[in-house]
Amino acid sequence: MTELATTDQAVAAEIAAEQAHVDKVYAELGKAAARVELVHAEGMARGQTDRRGTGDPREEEMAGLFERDALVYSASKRRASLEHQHEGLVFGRLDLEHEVPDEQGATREVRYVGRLGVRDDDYEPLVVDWRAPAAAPFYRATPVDPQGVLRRRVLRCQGVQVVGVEDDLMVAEPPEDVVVVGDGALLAALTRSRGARMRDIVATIQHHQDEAIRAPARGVTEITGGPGTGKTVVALHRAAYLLYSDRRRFEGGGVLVVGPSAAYTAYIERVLPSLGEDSVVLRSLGDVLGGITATRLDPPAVAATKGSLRVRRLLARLVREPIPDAPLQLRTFVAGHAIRLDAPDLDRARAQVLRHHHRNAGYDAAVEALAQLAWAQVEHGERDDFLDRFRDSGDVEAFMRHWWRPLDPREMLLWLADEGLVRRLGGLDAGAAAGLAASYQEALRLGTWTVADVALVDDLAARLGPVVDLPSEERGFYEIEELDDASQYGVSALRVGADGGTEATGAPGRGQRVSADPRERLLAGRVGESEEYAHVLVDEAQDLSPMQWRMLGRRGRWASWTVVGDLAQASWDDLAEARQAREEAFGSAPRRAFHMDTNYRNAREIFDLAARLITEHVPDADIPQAVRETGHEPRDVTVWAEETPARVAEEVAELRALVSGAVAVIAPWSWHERLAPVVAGEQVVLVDPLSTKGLEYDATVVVDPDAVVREAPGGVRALYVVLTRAAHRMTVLRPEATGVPAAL
Ligand SMILES: Nc1ncnc2c1ncn2[C@@H]1O[C@H](COP(=O)(O)OP(=O)(O)OP(=O)(O)O)[C@@H](O)[C@H]1O
Repeated sequence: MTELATTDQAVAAEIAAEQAHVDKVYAELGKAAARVELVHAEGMARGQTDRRGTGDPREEEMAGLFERDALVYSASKRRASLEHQHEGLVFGRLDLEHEVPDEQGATREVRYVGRLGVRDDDYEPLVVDWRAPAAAPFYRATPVDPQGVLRRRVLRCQGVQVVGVEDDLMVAEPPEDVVVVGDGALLAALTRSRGARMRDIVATIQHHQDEAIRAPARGVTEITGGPGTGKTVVALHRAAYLLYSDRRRFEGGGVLVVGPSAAYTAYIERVLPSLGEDSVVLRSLGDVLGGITATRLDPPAVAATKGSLRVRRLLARLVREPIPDAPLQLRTFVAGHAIRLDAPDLDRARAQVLRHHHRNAGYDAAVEALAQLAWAQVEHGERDDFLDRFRDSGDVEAFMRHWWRPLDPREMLLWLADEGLVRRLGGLDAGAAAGLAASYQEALRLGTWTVADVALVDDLAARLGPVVDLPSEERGFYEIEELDDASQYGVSALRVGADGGTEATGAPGRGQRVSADPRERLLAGRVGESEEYAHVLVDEAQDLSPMQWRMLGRRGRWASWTVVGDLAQASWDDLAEARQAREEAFGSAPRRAFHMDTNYRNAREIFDLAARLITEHVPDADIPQAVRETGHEPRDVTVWAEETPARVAEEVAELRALVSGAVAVIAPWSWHERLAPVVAGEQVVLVDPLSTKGLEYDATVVVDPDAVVREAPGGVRALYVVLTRAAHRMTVLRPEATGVPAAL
């Protein structure tokens, strides 16, 4: 018999032994699903018994059984989704040697580790949840510090089938019955194709990653490291760990995960469900605030204006502005006296109210301020009687409905389409003011918001207070009369909504229909209130603008934080200002930092090219060690500009033949129209540089690196991001007309 055959046989025997255990686990889950119905019914009956207070001696026993089966039942429900992803429920095994024998006198123990914990009828663990303390040695044991582990084994499963095992030995001289097979699980995991979605790494979490995952919840946990070092995946496992370790606090209080783009949230969305957690809220920066969803990006200069704290001063002044189409004068008769309040009076009243009230909460105070000003004109007769009559006046109420109507923060932001107003508000230089106004003219043309707008809407929402409809019973004869005559105040677009409430100018009803009118689309639905969370996890944190930090700060006032980033990949330029806003968001909470220094994504050959580029421009960049070599250098080719689309098609075809999994063509926007027709097919995507943040592919074709540097925010750092997306193969195409960047 050949040595190989012997090895094959040995592997087959090991797989068969593991299969027997895995079968037992699934059988237990199957039994539980049937049994739980029964136990549930008994549990209900027990609840009734409890209420009668009979003190049935079997109750405690029943409770234990019920809780166990309820757990196993929820596990069995998750089984379907786990199988669907072809990821095994059981993925690890530890063979331990204890110094102290157990009750039966045994020193050896076999412990299985899985995505969730399962026990048998005797309450003996068949599988330990990967987050339980008993599973920690699976991630922490090393040959230097084996923690009682003889052998760590990773089981590779497809659904219920064990298809392979990979062992790591922790002791130099294992007992004879401890067979060792495979080349190590990590390398096997890194070599396989990536696909379009991120997978969990629960079977191969490394020691230093485990430390970050299991770090205490309190305060701020920062995870830094270069590209591909597992920051994102570690942070997601940490979220799963926190939910496990203190479910009441984190499931009840909520965990918010924020990433840069919708593509990013789609990319990571499977990781937590595959770990059995589906209560986490995933949001991109463009949809943190309910009622507004943005994917469009501003040109870099405008994004810089909108993201900077300078814009706060402008917004603070904006909320004090009169409504552009509001009446400029109140003329009426109260108690037989002619009252006339002109623009300066109205301005004074508004300023006075806003000193003490959010604008949307200031209606009553505003009536009061006007009443006082009106009384100052009269000063004759019974004061209290006059004030009462003023408050009850139909004319005043009709006036108020235009002059102090509830304001939607999105509507207010659109006022900035008026460049004159932006300049008057001050705080920006002429170029920035023009850029800001132009961006809202563009929004009104397209009917879509930009990602940077969301933080501004959130800021205005906090300043304005929630939009509260005026109570419908207050709408009466006078309002209808005044609505007929609204033109006297220059009010053109006020109207009564389908639900009877008076709506903001141009806003559609609550039906959320998609309107053909861009302005209506911008104002569709309602802006949600800021929700608070118990834990906020921020990925690609280096890219957040100060205004975005403030937006997240409002959601994490009482939260603990996990913050993930790499400064060398930043596209936000004013890092000092961002750091200040970030510190304000965290407050005085204690900090703890973890640094990741191994690149698990890129083949060394690919990462070397990217590292050369970034160290030339950012000498102190955080450069990790790539662990894997493929022997294939990235291709770096100069092509004629007009031939580029055809060359892209060829390169894609070649890469698809070489790798299985996802291929991306990463090109600046200026190329997309020309490339779209040639980039087609399953598992091939055309993406712009910014949208690749946080993502990875099996292979990439990078088009026109010079244009990436020129056009993308962050310049050379954006190119560094682009060059570190490929796991296995990469081709760089440089259209001739653009020249060659010296750094590559
Ligand atoms: N212990 C591990 N076992 C298997 N795969 C791993 C491990 N750690 C990281 N990886 C893989 O390495 C790749 C990169 O991880 P991830 O995207 O989390 O890195 P990152 O540091 O967030 O990268 P970037 O900053 O470039 O966005 C992913 O495919 C991830 O699954």
